[in-house]
Amino acid sequence: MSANDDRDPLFRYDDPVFADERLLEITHLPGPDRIVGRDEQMQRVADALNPAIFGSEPNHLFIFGKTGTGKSLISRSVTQRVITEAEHDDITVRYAFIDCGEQNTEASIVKTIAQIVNEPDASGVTVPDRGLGTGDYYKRLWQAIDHCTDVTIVILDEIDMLEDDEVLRKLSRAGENRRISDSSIGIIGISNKIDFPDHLSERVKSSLSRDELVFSPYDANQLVEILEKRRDAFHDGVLSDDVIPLTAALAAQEHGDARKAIDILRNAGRIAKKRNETRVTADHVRDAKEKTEADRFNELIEGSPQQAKAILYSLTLLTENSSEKEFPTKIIYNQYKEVARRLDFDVLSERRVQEILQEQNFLNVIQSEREGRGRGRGAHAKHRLLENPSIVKKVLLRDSRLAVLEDEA
Ligand SMILES: Nc1ncnc2c1ncn2[C@@H]1O[C@H](COP(=O)(O)OP(=O)(O)OP(=O)(O)O)[C@@H](O)[C@H]1O
Repeated sequence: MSANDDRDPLFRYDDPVFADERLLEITHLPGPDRIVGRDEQMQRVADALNPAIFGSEPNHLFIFGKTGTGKSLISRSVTQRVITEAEHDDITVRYAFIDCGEQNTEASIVKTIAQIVNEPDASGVTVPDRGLGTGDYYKRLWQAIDHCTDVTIVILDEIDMLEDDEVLRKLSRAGENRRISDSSIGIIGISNKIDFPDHLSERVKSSLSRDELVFSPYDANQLVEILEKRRDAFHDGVLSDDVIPLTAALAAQEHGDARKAIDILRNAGRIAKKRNETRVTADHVRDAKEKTEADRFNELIEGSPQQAKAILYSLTLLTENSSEKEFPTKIIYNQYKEVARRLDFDVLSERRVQEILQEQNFLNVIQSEREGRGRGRGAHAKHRLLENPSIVKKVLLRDSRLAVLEDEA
């Protein structure tokens, strides 16, 4: 009798495809031996953080680069190594990783850092989820930092999404202004907008001295190497020979994006598994690419109101039916009026449609440019979709209110 005979036959207990799927999770932090082609950047981050090993203040650092170029990975990996190294000398380094896309107000950022760093027994304070004003959260943060750490490293991912950059000034000046006395703070800001520092307020610009570092996209060979080092996520012999090169080539098409490469590989495995197949093939990879792009786009527009989806749908129709890629607000508005009527939606004003287009620009769903030069605002902007229209359409039609458009089409 096998060990599984007494298990409930309703469930599966073996996984014929994956040996360890967690290796392909985006939040998984791979060991240094699995990191490819980033030695120079790792050294630069290590140089900035080096003083922390001795309990001194690290240099602040801004990292720029397109999505999936390893900015978060290298920041977290080097910070982890700093923590381990500092422990040898009984120095306590802690780090808080904040996604400013999700938490963009000063109060929520300060609260989250305090909650991560704080140990109530050591600091004598608690950090409640709600009920305190920003000033009180700062006070508790300073207490937590002083009593629980020697150095706190704050990693602010998507730093360009910050509602107000005052938090940068306060964190970077905390020692100088004697908010904290026994401890120090280092900031790593991550962004895919290289012009982000130009948008900082003058107060922050002058107070936050920092190093800057740019991560370039990977080439297809580097992506192959990154994926090869995660091959053990699958059982031996499951991946056909062409799977990794094809995945890398597809992910390198726009820019060499390791996040996309890993997502496609994982989705290919999941698709094979769902179809009860024990080998992952090129066909699975092609289907996985489409699924990955649709999921990503879905993430971007998930919280958008249905009116915004109707506007995007209008831009998609225009893109599909024309050799042009960019359309002025006015043309999109005319198309939108027709779509809104078909959907039985109230028709918004042109001004409101323009505002929604601007918001979608901010979410990186579309790109808006003024006629002439520069990022676009106002009535004279032109807008274009940043994703393949067939994928956008598919995702938009997942919304039950918009699905009727498919039947009509
Ligand atoms: N050099 C590398 N070696 C191994 N894996 C990598 C490398 N660069 C990135 N990855 C993997 O690719 C995925 C995306 O990386 P990461 O999140 O660091 O990118 P990012 O530049 O911060 O992107 P985003 O701007 O979208 O947050 C992660 O799973 C990460 O482990």
